[in-house]
Formats: sequence, structure tokens, C-alpha cells
Amino acid sequence: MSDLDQYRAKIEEIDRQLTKLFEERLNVVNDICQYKIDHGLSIEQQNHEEEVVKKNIQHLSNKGYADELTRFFLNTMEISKQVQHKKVRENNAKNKLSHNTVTNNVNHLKIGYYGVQGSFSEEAMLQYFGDVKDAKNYEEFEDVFDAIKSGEIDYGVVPIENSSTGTISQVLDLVNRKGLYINGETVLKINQHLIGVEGTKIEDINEVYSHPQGFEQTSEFLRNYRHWTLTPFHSTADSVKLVAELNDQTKVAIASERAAKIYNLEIIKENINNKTGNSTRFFIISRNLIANETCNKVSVVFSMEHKAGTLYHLLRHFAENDINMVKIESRPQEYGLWKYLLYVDFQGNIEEARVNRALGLISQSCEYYRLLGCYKQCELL
Ligand SMILES: O=C(O)C(=O)Cc1ccccc1
Repeated sequence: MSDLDQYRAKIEEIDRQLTKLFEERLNVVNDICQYKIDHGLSIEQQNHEEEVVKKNIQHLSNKGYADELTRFFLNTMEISKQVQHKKVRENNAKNKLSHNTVTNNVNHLKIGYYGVQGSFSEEAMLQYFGDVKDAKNYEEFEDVFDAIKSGEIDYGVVPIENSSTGTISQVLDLVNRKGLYINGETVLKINQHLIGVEGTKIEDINEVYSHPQGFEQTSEFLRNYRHWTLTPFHSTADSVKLVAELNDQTKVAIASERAAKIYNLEIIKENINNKTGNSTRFFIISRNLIANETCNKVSVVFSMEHKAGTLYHLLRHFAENDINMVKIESRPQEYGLWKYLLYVDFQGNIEEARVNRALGLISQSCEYYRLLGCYKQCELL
């Protein structure tokens, strides 16, 4: 036997052992999942992935393989999670449970939104879920994601894209980084107004508060008042609340009419958004991949290698399986300089054969792949 043949035989033997261990691992994963189903526990475990990776890096004799081992475990655990979610889906179908558009009896669910009362995210939550009692609210986008992860809330509502200013990248990155899932979307018409205390005159204003989205969506109006200081704050409604507390006729906020009413302020100038048709799409996020047959949109993310034709060879699987992409967005990878993740939304359902075919081929050809959700597409306004 040549040296090469010997190496190959060694690899073959290692692969055989890996396959045996992989199967054993998945059997245990299935047992854990059944236990969780029987005891009504969530599939996600906070910080579990990081702990597993850290622990196993310690077992490496050659620490130079730490990055590769990290990828190996993250992919293995992603596969385990998908196996568990599939089992939960099958179990739900068996019990004739229908999830996703969680509209009935929402009062037993713990729901959270970005901002304070009067934020656009709160409005989106009310539009999607109906009358929610005791919703929790969070100052930062990341706080909403952490509250879902820790189990403090079951669902969180955050903005993801504006019709004129585009994707809110921070939110897109968080969906992937926090390992959570998109369960739904809803679109809200957005009218931005200049809001201040009673008697505020445009000529006396020197400072404006809003969420950065509020400034972006009204940039053309603001260009006429270059001497105003634009101070980015938490949500648009937080900004209105702050202006009410400051009670100063030189300070105003950019936010909704609803926020002005809630905090008893006046609209100084109405409809100041750049475009009259201004709307924002919001995500409903949870710890679980929840889908049923009414879902018609899928979101995935995958990495792109630096090789000629990579994008073509990945995206062709959509075309060849007759899948209509509705959005694509590239974002820098957290690890790896000048490397990108591609976020793709397309029409379809994860139970369809053509979708499984395309996603199977794509996931096999990338270093990193993750299913972000399968949900009901909302009509765009
Ligand atoms: O700040 C808010 O009210 C939000 O919910 C974020 C946002 C800001 C501007 C438009 C849409 C959503």
C-alpha cells in the first residue's frame, strides 16, 4: 500500500467512527427532544453552544484547530436543533396544533416590543397580535432578543426594513447571531411628525430627538434646518417621552401621532417623511422554528466563499427549483475580514420538495448555513 492509500484508509476509518458517533449523538438529541416535548420545555438553551465549544476546545491537543473545531460544533449543533424542530413540528401536527399566526387567546403569551408605549414596534405588535395585555418593552433591539433567549418573553416585535431607507441591518444580524427564528412579519404605514410641547414655534427649535430611522426617513425636511442639533435616542416614542419631560419649547421629537397623543404633546409639523408611501416591515421573533402549511415565505442565511462563480452556483439552485426570491441582502461576517453572509427571502414552504432540494444543495455547498424562519408573507403597503 502506498503512503497515500494508507492515509485514505485512515480517513475512511475515522469517518466510519464519526458516522457512528454522529448517529449516537442524534439518537440522544431525539431522546432529549422527546423529554422536552413531554415536559413542555423549550428546545433552545441559553449560552449552550458557546459552552460546548469552549469545553471542547480545552480537549484539543493542537489549539491551532480551535476555529475549525468551533465551526464543526456550531454546524453539528445547528443540525441537532433542526432535527429537534422537525420532531416538534411533527408532534404538533400529530396533536393538530396549528401555530404561527398566533392570533387567538394571546393573553397567555409573553410578548415584548422595542421602545416604550407609542413606538412603531408597539403599534406593529398590536396590529399582529391584537389586544395584548401586559406586553413588556425594551430600550434596545438587543434587549428584545436577550429577553426571548432567556425565556422572559415568548415573542418579540422589532422593525426589520423600511420602504425608503432599507434594511435595519442591526436587527438582521441579531436574528442570526442570537440563534432565534422569524415566526411572522407585519407591515405598518409610517407617518412621521415633528412633535413638541404646546406653543413650540419652528423658529425657536434648536434640538431634535428621534430613533436614527426617524432622522433617515425625514432627511429632506431636516435639510431645511441645518442649525438643529439631531440627537439620536432610543425609540421614536422614547424621544417624545423625553421631550415631554424636558418641557422646553426648543426641543422636539420625530415620531407618530399616536406617541404625541400618549405623552400629551402637540404636532408642530405633520407628515414630514421624505416619501408619502413610507412603511416599515416588522419581524415577530421567537426561540422556535414554528411553521404550518399556511406559511409561504422562507428566510435563510449562508456564507459565500471567495471563489469565482460562488454566488452564481448558490443562487442557481433557486432558479432551477422554480423558487422566487423576494429579497437578498449581504452583511459582513462576524468572524473573517471582508467575508460576507447572504440573507435570502423567498416564496415557499420548508415542507415543499423543491424547497428542500434547493436548501439541501445550498447548505451542502457553504461553510455556514442557517434557516431563519418559515412564516406567512405579509402584504406590502
Ligand atoms: O422607534 C420606534 O418607534 C421603532 O419602533 C423603530 C422605528 C422607527 C422609525 C420607523 C419605524 C420603526
